[in-house]
Amino acid sequence: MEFYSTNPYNGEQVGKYTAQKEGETIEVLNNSGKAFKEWKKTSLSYRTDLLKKAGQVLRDNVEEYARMITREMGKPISESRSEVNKCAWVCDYYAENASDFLQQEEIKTDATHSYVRHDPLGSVFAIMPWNFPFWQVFRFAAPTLTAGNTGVLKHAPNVFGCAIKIEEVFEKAGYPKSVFQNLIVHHDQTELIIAHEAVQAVTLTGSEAAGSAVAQLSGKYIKKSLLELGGNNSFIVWEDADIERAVKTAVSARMLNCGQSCIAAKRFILLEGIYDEFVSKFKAAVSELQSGDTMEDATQVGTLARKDLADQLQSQVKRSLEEGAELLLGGEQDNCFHQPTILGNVKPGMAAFDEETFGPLAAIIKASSIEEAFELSEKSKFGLGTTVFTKNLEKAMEMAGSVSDGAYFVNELVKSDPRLPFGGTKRSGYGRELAKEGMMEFVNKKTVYVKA
Ligand SMILES: O=CCCCC(=O)O
Repeated sequence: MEFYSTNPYNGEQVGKYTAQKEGETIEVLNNSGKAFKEWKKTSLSYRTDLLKKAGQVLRDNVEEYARMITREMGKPISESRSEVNKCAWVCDYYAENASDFLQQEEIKTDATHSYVRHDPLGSVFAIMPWNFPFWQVFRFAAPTLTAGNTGVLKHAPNVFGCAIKIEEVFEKAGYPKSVFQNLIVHHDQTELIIAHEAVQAVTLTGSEAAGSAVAQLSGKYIKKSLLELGGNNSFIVWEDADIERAVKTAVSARMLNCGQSCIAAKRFILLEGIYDEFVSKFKAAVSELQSGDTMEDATQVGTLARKDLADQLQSQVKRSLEEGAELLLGGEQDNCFHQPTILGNVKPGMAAFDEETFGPLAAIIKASSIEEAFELSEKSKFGLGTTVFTKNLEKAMEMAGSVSDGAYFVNELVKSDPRLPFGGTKRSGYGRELAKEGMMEFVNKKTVYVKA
C-alpha cells in the first residue's frame, strides 16, 4: 500500500511512502522493547544532553523543517517556522526541568524510608495528527523519552514526510538507535501495535472517533492511554473589555493555522452592549488578513490541509445558514482554500454552534448577561478551554470555578505553553501534556518502602 502527501496549496506531490508490512512493524516494536532495556539505565543527564541537542538540531534546520510542514499541510511558512521553534523550546524546557520533575518524593510513614520513584514504563505509542505535525510529536516525545521511555510514532499519512524528518532530528541529535522510531502504517495495524508486549502506553491527539477506538483498544489490552481530542472553545467578551485588544486576540485565536486547531476559539460569545462594535471591528480585521502562496512570508491564511476538510467546513457554513445564521463575511470555498468566514446570529442547535469547526470560521453569538454567556459556553460536549475578555480580573477569576474545561484564559487566547499543563475534559479527552503533569503521565510512580 502506498501513501501520498500532497501540497494543498498547489497540488504538488510531496512524497510517496510505502506502508510497512505487519512483520516490519513487529520488528520496529521488538527493537523499541530492546532499546528500552538499555535506555532506561542511562543517566538522566545523558538524556537531557541529548534533548538539548535535539533542540539545537531543530533550530539549525528551521527552514528545512518548516518548508516540509508547509508543503505537506498548507500552513503559512511563518507559522511553520514558529512551530519548529516551539519544538526547540519544549526540548530546552524539559532538558532544564526534568531532574526536578523526576526526583523521588520522600513521604513520611512508619517505614525507615518511604518514597515514590518515577521510573519509565516502556515503549509509548503515539498517534499524532497533521495540524501541528512537528509540535504534537515533540510535545509527547520530549518529556516521554527523557523520562526513560522509548517512543514509536504513527503520524497522519498526509504528513509522513514530517514524520521522517522528526525521526532524523533524534538521529542527528545522537539518540541511540530505536529510542524513537517512526512507523509508516495504515491505522488497521493499530491493534497489533497496542497489543505488542513492548508497548506500555498510548497517547493520541486526534478526532473523537479515533480517540474512542484507541481508548477501547487500550482498555482491551490494559495499557495506559492519554487522549487529546476535539474542542469548541468559546471566547467571551464582556462589556467592559478592551475591544481593540479583544478583536486582535480573537483574530489570532480563530485564524491561526487556518483555524485548524483543537484549542482555536470557535464560538465568540459577545455581551449585547459591545456586540455591534466588536463585530464591525472583527470583520474589518479578518478582511485584512492576507491569503496567498503559503511559501511567502507575507501570507497569513493558508489552505486547509486537504480538500475533504474544506468541503466539511463548507457544509457546516451552508447548514448553519439554512438554520438561520447570518453571513457576515466570506463563506466561499475554492478547492482546499476556504475564505475566512464570519457567521452572526449563531445559536445552539446550529452546526456552527454544536459542531467543532476545523477551519477559518467564526461563529458569533449574542448573550444578554455574563451568566448567560457562561451558560452558552458550557453548552458543548467538548472541554478544552475558554477565554474571557474583561478588565474586571477579580470577577473573571471568580468565574474560573464555573468553567468545566481544562483551561481558562483571561484576556488571552487559549494556547499551549511547555510550562503549563495542557488537556481537556468531557469529549475533549483525558490526561495532561506539558509541564510536570505531562512528564508524570508516562512514568511508573513506584512506591518504595524500607524498614530497618
Ligand atoms: O489540535 C490541537 C492543537 C494544539 C495546538 C497547541 O498545542 O498549541
